[in-house]
Amino acid sequence: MDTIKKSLRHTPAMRWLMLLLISGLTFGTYWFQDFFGGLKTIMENDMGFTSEEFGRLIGLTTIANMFGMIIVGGIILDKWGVRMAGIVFGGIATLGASITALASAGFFGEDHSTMLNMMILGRILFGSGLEVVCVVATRTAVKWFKGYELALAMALNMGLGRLGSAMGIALAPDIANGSVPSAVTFAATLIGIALIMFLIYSVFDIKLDRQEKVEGAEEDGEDFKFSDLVKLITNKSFLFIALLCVAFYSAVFPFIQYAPDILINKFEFSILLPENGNIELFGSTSLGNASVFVALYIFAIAFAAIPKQIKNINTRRVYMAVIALLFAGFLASIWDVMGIWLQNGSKTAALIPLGTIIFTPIFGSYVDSKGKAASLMILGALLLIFAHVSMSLFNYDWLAYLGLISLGIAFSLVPAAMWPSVAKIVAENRLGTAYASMFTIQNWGLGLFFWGIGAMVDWFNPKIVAAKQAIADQLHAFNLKDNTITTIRNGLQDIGLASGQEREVIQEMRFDEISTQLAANNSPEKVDEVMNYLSSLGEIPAYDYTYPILALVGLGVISIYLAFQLKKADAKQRYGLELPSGQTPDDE
Ligand SMILES: NCCCC[C@H](N)C(=O)NCC(=O)O
Repeated sequence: MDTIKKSLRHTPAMRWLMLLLISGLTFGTYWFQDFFGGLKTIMENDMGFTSEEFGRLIGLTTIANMFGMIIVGGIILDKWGVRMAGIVFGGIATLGASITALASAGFFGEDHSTMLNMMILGRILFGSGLEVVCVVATRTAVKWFKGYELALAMALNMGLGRLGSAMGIALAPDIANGSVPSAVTFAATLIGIALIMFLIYSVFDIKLDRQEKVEGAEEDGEDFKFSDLVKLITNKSFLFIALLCVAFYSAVFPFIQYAPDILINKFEFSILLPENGNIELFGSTSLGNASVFVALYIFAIAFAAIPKQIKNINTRRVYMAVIALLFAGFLASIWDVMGIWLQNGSKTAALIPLGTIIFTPIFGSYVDSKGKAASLMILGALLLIFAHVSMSLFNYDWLAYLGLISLGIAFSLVPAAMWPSVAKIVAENRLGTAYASMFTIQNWGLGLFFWGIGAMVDWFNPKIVAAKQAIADQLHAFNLKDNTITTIRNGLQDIGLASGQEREVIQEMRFDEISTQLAANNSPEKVDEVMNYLSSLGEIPAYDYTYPILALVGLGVISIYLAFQLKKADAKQRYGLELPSGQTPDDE
């Protein structure tokens, strides 16, 4: 007993400190993965990106993982342990993020193709580290928390990842303030800070390894084996759940990346927040807006993950009542601002990953106690179809909100049912191989749809793409800082009078009205500001997203088919996916 007390991980404060140090990588990499979603419009206006180029940048992030990086990372993780794997893959992600940031600032050259290609190179490197780093964080949590609050630690770590996604999407436009490199540099710095936190963690990890050797404890880990892979893919239930993972996540992650742009173009949500939509903290609106997300994360964890730790029912009730009161007070204090946020593209889109922080642990508990995992995956696929149909075929704001809520629930439901089901289908010593192969094929789907949606937007909107580019090019040629509103007005009129595709789209511009309003708007100095202003007047036409989102409906239909097949296969193979945790069909 004395020996156990001496090990670092047996001290609660130490465990939570370690979780904080390692979760930085989850938070930072999820932020960097998703924050470009909030910048798409600025990237088009300021850097001349097309939607296809935006999609290529995001899609190619997955390429190393498509070709086995997760498997290689898993083998390295098994051989070198969490410390070395975290430093190496965290280092690769940091290097990649830094190259992307430098490229966006024109460090490697200011012409469009150099910037784009170097940003892509950076993202490929970043993507090479991304998935392995997430596995490292999970494994490290297991190392410190096994026998203690492991489920809570995992929920907090995963929740911090989702918080990173949400904050990245929501705050990137505030941080960029019309200049993409600022937001990219900020996101890259976050991963750099996370890597430093992981280096600090490594010192404690060395100490723990020394102490645990004394105790004779061993790190658990399942090596990747190709022989296991062959056995897995001949198992029908595994095959269906792996394909469901590809189809489902390909309909969710890429959608989230484009969600701000969809809300802006299709439902006329705002690109930037008006002044009264910001929350100020210590004189900074970015800090103030960020604090709302941190507070929502804390409430989500307080509602969904902490109550399970309170054994006494009365204490739990009092705890829930106090949290509910505090939450009501918090909501009341930000009510007006929330109304404005729910009309803003990136702030609203960010609520999808944020919502999962509260719903995933709740659905997880349901699956544990009641089972029905296969049926819940069918329900999740149905909600996915409803979400995408409501946002592709219809144009009502209220339906879009309902669609977003359905998507948030599906995005909580399916992971909560899917990942524990894999553990029922696959023997424990093959779980590492199972997750690595599932994430590998998942990256094929993600790469295809990240890129494909952008390509489809350009494909279905050729005139709008041409018109937007003509206006942005003209505004860039003006050098706005030294220019007068009259020059802008004349320039815009020139485009309006031009022949070609763009003329058909922008010939209706109300030039005099625009110039008067721009002048009243303190003569904006940035192309992005003028473009946003023209968009808000309805002068710049919006992309039609109907077909790109309909492609995601197709993925929903495939998901529902696979979920039914999974349920059928499970009934034959008797893994007990419909039963509560710990029960098998033989117990009945
Ligand atoms: N945006 C981070 C990429 C990690 C994704 C990972 N392959 C995954 O699917 N995790 C499960 C989840 O529900 O996020």
